[in-house]
Amino acid sequence: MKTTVLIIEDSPSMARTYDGFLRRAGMETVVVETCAAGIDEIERAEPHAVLLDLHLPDGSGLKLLRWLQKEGRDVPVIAITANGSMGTAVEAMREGASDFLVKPFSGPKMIAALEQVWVRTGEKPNRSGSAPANPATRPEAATSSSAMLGSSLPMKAVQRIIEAAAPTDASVLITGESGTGKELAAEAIHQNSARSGRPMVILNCAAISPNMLESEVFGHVKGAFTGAVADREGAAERAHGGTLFLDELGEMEIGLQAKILRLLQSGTYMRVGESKERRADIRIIAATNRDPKHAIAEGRLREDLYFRLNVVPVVMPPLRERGSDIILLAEEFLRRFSKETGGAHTGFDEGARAMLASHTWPGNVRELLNTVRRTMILTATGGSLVTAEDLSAALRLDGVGDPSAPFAAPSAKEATAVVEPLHVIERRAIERALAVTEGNIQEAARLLEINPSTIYRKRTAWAG
Ligand SMILES: Nc1ncnc2c1ncn2[C@@H]1O[C@H](COP(=O)(O)OP(=O)(O)OP(=O)(O)O)[C@@H](O)[C@H]1O
Repeated sequence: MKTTVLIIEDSPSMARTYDGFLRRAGMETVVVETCAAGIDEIERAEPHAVLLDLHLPDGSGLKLLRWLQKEGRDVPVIAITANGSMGTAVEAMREGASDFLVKPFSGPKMIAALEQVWVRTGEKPNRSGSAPANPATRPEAATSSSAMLGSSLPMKAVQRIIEAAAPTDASVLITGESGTGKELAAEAIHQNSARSGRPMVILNCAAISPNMLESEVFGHVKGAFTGAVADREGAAERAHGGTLFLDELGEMEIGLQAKILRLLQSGTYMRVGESKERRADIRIIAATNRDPKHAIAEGRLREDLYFRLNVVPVVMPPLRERGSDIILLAEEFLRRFSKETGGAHTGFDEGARAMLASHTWPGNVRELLNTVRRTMILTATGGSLVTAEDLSAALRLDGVGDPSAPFAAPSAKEATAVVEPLHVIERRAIERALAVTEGNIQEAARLLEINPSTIYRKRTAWAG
């Protein structure tokens, strides 16, 4: 049986183009124009993959993705989105798409994306007359986001977005809780861009006093303010040809935000105390751990700057939503720090694994990294396998100013803080099982020892 790809695309000329790419690569195709017809064909033709345009006459392609999830069908879907609608692509990845392509794209890129999802899903459909995928066009070929570990569905989505956005010069806004890896994501974008030969200059807006921030960004001239004893270049100048990463953008004062907007729009700026206009060729990546919409509503973030930066939104998922990545990261950190602690530890025992998986990690990857490191230091002379007890001792030490506190009984306030309503625990357990099984409802239900229909029912209730 030949490989069959279902194309759901309402533009006849685009559909013909995709059809040509796939047939020349030796695949069978079925072409339909609407979501509804797509659902019929998935049931009838059982395709090996679906190419799904997200803008369809009978609604968004997201509808079809939700249907697939609801039915527990695991046919890989590659979402197709128009240039500039990266937000929709991100949403499609969250709704279960395996990958996405941004129009316009080449035939080899489309074939490479398909090959890639088949490699990931372990399916190798039989295909006659197909040219092997060109490795140079494969998504991984360009990536150095390997430093950003993770193979859970939400992290794969982030990695794909980074890979797609990196080679463009588009501004990127990275949001996510503290410690989720926003800076690491910015580095991955810079390293995968044509600007990687030039520096990425990092400015943490929260760490610099508001009255010095402008001079740090744009530089100053001698005498501009008390203490300005000589001309000084700013981050914008140092980042020329490269990337400027504005961390904690939400902390930047609103007046300075207007100047950043001008830099983005016209590539120009002025040093503090100077009226000469200077030019800088920089890409701006910004990050914030605040919700930008709230910050706008509260008047702390300029809406026009938000829209100008948010060309590519990257949302870093909290660690608690990354399923099996928690263990993967913990093991990597164990290897990383084993030299420092004399190589005494070889892994985590069963209890420690269960604990790593069930902790909610409010400090995200940073907290996990610190916990593993601290555990290794505290137990350097202990057994080779880290135990749950070792971990909990290190966790209790986390962020507690008074070293005697870890061993004190929890206060009434602390005790209620760790008790959660049952429905919250239930939802987290289901979401974690779905993350671990990469959205496979049957498998998640098996692990949870419940009926798959319970998961469907709960998810419908949450969506409503
Ligand atoms: N996916 C990952 N793989 C490996 N290491 C990671 C990953 N994500 C984060 N880290 C590590 O966790 C630590 C925190 O990451 P990072 O500083 O990028 O987070 P952040 O979101 O920018 O934090 P903050 O909001 O506090 O600035 C760093 O040491 C980073 O190297």
